Amino acid sequence: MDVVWMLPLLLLFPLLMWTSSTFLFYFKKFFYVAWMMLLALLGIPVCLLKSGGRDVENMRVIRAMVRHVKYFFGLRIEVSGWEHLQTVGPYVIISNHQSSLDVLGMMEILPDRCTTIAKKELVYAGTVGLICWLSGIVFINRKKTSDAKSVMADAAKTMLDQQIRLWVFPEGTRNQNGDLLPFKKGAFHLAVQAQVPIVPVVFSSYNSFYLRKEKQFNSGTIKLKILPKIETKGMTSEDVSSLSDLSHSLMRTAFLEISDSVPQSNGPLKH
Ligand SMILES: CCCCCCCC/C=C\CCCCCCCC(=O)SCCNC(=O)CCNC(=O)[C@H](O)C(C)(C)COP(=O)(O)OP(=O)(O)OC[C@H]1O[C@@H](n2cnc3c(N)ncnc32)[C@H](O)[C@@H]1OP(=O)(O)O
Ligand SMILES: CCCCCCCC/C=C\CCCCCCCC(=O)OC[C@@H](O)COP(=O)(O)O
Repeated sequence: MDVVWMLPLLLLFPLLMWTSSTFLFYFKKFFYVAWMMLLALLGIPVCLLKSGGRDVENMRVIRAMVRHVKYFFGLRIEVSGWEHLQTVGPYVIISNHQSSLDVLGMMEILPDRCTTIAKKELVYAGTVGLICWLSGIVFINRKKTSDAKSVMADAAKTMLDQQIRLWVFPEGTRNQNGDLLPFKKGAFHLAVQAQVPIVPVVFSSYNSFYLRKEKQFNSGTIKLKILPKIETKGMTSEDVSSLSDLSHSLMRTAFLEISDSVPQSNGPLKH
């Protein structure tokens, strides 16, 4: 073929490759949301038949229905530290939060009678919002700290009365900057008020397979590391800051240890 014709083709090829991986990124994300919406639609009547309304036991339905979703995206989930979840009674799980994909890892390890704290906007997410409500998810308004605090104080009582475990994302928002954000205090006040242990859980960085800015969503491995519980018996609100600092440093160490330390899009990992 004429060299003159080769040139535009050579230029077109990377463009096509780029658009196809960008296309795949959006397609996979769209599929993820659509599939979860559909699963929730199917799960809602199951929840209603099983428990007739809002009940933490409905989390079992979500857990069972979400487990296969990882296979669509070629994601492997490797869990370590299972033994640290074998604690009797209520506790607070804290974990880092990178993306809505965290739900896949959560559902791999979610203990019985465990629900989560989420931003109130999630309740409006159609069928997903409804099944979250049915599963006892505690919704907070992050813009009104005083409201959020009183909802969480109620949650501390409910945890003890109904033997419920709560999963909180102490970063308070999604974050994929290759490190952990500073922690908000709510999770630690909650554990101290209820005098229950904290079980830290760390998700490895998704930057090896999922890059939001670069529009990359490939297959990959998520490592989930469950850390030993931290007791809070005898602690008071005075101890909350040091408890938060201790949890942050333990989790940050684990995060850097289990994440591939390839240079990240938002700057290199700080060791
Ligand atoms: C069939 C299948 C279908 C499939 C369907 C799939 C379904 C999926 C199912 C299930 C998975 C669900 C997954 C959901 C994921 C959602 C994740 C999210 O939404 S993450 C965002 C929301 N979560 C948080 O924000 C929590 C963490 N945040 C906190 O705990 C904050 O602390 C908060 C909101 C309570 C307050 O935030 P501040 O921004 O005001 O910051 P601060 O510094 O923490 O607090 C200010 C002062 O108030 C005190 N304070 C905080 N909490 C307190 C408390 N409870 N009592 C007393 N003082 C408290 C603090 O000590 C601080 O005071 P001093 O600076 O220390 O003097
Ligand atoms: C305004 C509507 C809320 C958005 C919901 C979009 C539709 C979700 C439908 C299917 C996705 C599957 C389950 C997702 C559940 C997890 C939701 C989530 O991860 O919320 C993000 C929130 O943690 C942090 O939000 P910001 O980063 O502070 O913003």
